Amino acid sequence: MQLPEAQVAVLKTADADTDRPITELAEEADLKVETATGAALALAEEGLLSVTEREEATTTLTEEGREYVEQGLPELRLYEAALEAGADDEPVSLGQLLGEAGLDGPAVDIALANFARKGYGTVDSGEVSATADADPDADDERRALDALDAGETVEDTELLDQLESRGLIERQESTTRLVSVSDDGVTALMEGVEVAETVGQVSPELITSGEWRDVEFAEYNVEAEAEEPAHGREHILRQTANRVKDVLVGMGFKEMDGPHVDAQFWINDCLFMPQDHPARTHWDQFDLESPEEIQDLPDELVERVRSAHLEGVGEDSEGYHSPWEESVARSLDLRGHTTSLSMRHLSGFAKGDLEPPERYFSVEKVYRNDTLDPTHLLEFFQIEGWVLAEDLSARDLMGTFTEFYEQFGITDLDFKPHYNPYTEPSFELFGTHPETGEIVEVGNSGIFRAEVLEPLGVEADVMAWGLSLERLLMLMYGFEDIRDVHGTLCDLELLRDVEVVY
Ligand SMILES: N[C@@H](Cc1ccccc1)C(=O)O
Repeated sequence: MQLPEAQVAVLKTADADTDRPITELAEEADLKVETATGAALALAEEGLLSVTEREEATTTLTEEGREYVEQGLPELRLYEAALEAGADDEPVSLGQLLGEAGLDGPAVDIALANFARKGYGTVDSGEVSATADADPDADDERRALDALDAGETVEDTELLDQLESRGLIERQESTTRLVSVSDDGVTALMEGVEVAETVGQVSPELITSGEWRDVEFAEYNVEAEAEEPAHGREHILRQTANRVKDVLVGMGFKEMDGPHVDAQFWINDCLFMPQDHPARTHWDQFDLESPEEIQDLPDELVERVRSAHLEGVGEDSEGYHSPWEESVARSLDLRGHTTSLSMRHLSGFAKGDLEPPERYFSVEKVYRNDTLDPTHLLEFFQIEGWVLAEDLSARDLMGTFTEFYEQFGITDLDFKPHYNPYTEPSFELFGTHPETGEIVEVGNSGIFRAEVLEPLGVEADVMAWGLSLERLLMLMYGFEDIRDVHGTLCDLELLRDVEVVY
C-alpha cells in the first residue's frame, strides 16, 4: 500500500495494543503535531488507525504555590511558631509570632485568613491562641500541594477549587487524542506500506519544467484540524463605531469632523459655560502649553458669545456677569467633548450657514482628566449628534434615542432630568447592564438654550446629545470593565474571540 510520507510515519510509530497520544507519536516521528494529527485523522478515515479523544485536566503550581511547597504555607508557619511560643497554653502577641515565623507583607494577611479558617487557632486583639491538637502534617492543602509538586494527581475537586481560589494552582482543560493501529492497519503493515511519491505543494519549478503533468499530488484533507493563526481583525470598538455611523446615516444624519485640539471658545464658550465653571479647570481638561492660542476665530461670533456671557440674550436672560477673557477663549485644550464640532457646524463656521431641517453626528475621541476606574478612562469615544428643526421637544429627543438604541438591541432606556449650562431641558440617559443588572449612564442630552443658539445665529430649535460608545459596547456585550476593550491593558484573547452581535 502506498501512503503519503507523514501517514506512513504515524502508522509505523503507533502501537497496535496501546493507545498513545498523538503528541508523543509526533515527537517520535519528528513531525509537527498538526501534521501528525492530520495524518492520523486521514489514516482513521481509511480504517487503519483508531483515534479516541480524552478530556484531560492538568494542574500546575503557580509561583506562589511552589514557594509554599518550599517554605511552608503561611498559616502553618504561623501555627508552628505559635506552638513553639506556647500559644496553645496562653495567648502570644501576633507581632512576635510573625517575626518568629518570618512572615511579612501580603503573607501576613494570608496567614491570618487561613489560620482561623482551618481551625489552627484564633486571633483576638493582636493575641494569638493556638489549638493544641491540630495536625499540620495532615493539612489537606499542604498535602495536595506536595502531591502536585511530585507530579501526582489530586482528585478532590473541592480541595482543588480551594487551592485555585488561593491562587496556588492553575487548572487547564485539554483534549488529548489517543491513537492505536487497527486490525486493518496491522494487516497493511504486514503486507508492507511505502511512501507514495506525492507532491504536497506546487512550485514554480514544477510548472516551468512541465513536470507537474506527471507527478501525483497529495490530497487535501480539508477536515484536518490545523492551528488557528491569530490574524489581525477589526477592533470591536471600531466595528461598533462603524455600525453606529451606519445606523445614524440610515436615520438621515450627516457626519461632521473637526480638530481634537481646539479653542476653548468652541469647546466651552459657545456652550455658555462660564469661564469660572468647575469643569473648565485643569481637573477635567487637558490644556496645551503651546501653541498658546488659536488665530482663526470669527470675530463677530466672539463678540456675540462674549455678550451672551456678560449680559445674556433677549429680555429674559441675564448672563453670568462674571469675568470673560478673550485670551481664555482662544487658549487650546484637548476637547473634553465633541460638542465643539457641533458648535463649529451650527455657527456656519465649518460648512456655511445651515437651513433647518439638518441632522449631524460624529463618533470621535474625547479626552478628560478623569480618575481611572472600570467605567472611566482618560479618553473615550463620544457619539455626538444634533437635529436642527422647528418646534422640537423632549419627546423628539426620547423618540430619537429609542429608535437609535433599538438597532443595538437596547430597549429599556431610562431618562433622568439633568443640568447642563447649555441645554434646557437636559436629560441623562441610562441603560441596564446585561450581566450585572446595574443601571449604567450611557449619555447626556438636551435642547440648546437661547444663550447658545442666538449668538450662533440659529433661529430654529436644536436638540443634541453626547453618548458614550464604550458604554454602548458594555450594554451590547456585557463587558464590565472598559479596560477590557480600550487601552493598553485590554484583553487580546477576548478581542480576538468575541462574537459580533446583531
Ligand atoms: N457635551 C455633553 C453631551 C451633550 C451634548 C449636547 C447636548 C447636551 C449634552 C457631554 O459631554 O456630556
